[in-house]
Amino acid sequence: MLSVAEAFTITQEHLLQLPTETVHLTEATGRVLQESIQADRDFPPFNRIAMDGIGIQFATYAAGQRTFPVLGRQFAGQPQQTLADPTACLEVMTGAMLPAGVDTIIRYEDVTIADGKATITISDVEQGQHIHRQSVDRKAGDQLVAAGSLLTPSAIAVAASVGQASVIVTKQPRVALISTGDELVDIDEAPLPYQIRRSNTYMLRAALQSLGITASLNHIVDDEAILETRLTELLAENDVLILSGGVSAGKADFVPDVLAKIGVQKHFHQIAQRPGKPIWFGTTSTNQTVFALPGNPVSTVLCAYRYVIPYLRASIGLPSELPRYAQLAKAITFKPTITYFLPVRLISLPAGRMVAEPLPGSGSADFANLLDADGFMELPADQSEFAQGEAFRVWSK
Ligand SMILES: Nc1nc2c(c(=O)[nH]1)N[C@H]1C(S)=C(S)[C@@H](COP(=O)(O)OP(=O)(O)OC[C@H]3O[C@@H](n4cnc5c(N)ncnc54)[C@H](O)[C@@H]3O)O[C@H]1N2
Ligand code: MOO
Ligand SMILES: [Mg+2]
Repeated sequence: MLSVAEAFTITQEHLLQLPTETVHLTEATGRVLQESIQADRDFPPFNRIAMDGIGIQFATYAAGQRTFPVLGRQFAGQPQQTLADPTACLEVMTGAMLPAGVDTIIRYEDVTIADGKATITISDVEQGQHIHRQSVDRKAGDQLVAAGSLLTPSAIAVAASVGQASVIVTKQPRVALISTGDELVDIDEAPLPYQIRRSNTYMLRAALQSLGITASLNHIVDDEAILETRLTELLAENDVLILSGGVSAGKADFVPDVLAKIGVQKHFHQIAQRPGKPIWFGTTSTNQTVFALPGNPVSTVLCAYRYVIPYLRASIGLPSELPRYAQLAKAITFKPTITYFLPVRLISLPAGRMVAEPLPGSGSADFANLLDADGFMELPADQSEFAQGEAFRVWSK
């Protein structure tokens, strides 16, 4: 059976090829930029006052003068003024242009102003202080944000400042979430004694929201013909189908056969892991992807964290998340030679260590157990005794 690493590699070898689209900057947060953003002007575009106070000519101060008649005020948003008399000063405001004839700013806190005169009360004035010089940050024409960058709030600020009202970004994939199973009713329905409410597709929808992807919610009963019709329809309208349930050995587990029948090429079915062993993955000749996840809710969560979300992140062009490791807070034994994804609660110790408290729960249907967990620790297949203090990778959303 395929190992976790092999299966992961196969998924990453079949990423979506997504087109680009133009979106307004207010809708672009968290998207991946597909053009380069240049500085249209210098940063800052003029010598900019950095502190509210007075502006003087340093030579006058250096010659010993400490009291300066105030000739006027230079506000932000006004054209540049001129200090006509080098022995006088102008009051200047943060964000204003540096007046001609001024080369040094003294903060209001460091002067007293009375009878139209400002007297400097500090002794360590430096020439050029509190001036944010034109172009020191970036020059006109410089690349500010490279194609392929994530549009963080800071990148949005830079794009706004150069007048980029809209940006070209990777188009989000169209994703359909599909629960399968006759036992499932929707969340606003009262289940009969042999039914349960569906939760997996709601979990998946919530998890995908963190990538800015809004996925549709769908349900299909355990009927081969209906499954075939509905999956064909959903495939025509989506880039990715994520199914839950119907992939194991039961007599109503029709999903793998139906997917093959409608032309989805299988890349794997089953991974040597617990939970989530019966996961199925395939693609179409028209660059669509199908993840069919095992129905047990803990399996669905694990498969989402370990395969589906990294797949979608990479397809959108987001950098993969930095690996996180933690040390087992207590020893664990797991005999089968498959990877065990152990639910854990993470505790960050003052010494800078991250420890993982095992929360095995009562199996892959015990999804209430995940309320207390921060993620899954990946315990390798070739080991069966895991000592307290041993470090392993942890997967979470
Ligand atoms: N003979 C075998 N039986 C099973 C095997 C096996 O290898 N041999 N594998 C087990 C494992 S591991 C898992 S995981 C499950 C996978 O089952 P399916 O993917 O076929 O899913 P279903 O049979 O449809 O349902 C399983 C379980 O999950 C509940 N479920 C399904 N969908 C939802 C949903 N949207 N929300 C909440 N709960 C859901 C469903 O009611 C079942 O209880 O198979 C084992 N069996
Ligand atoms: O894949 Mo199953 O999750 O072990 O119940
Ligand atoms: Mg089943």
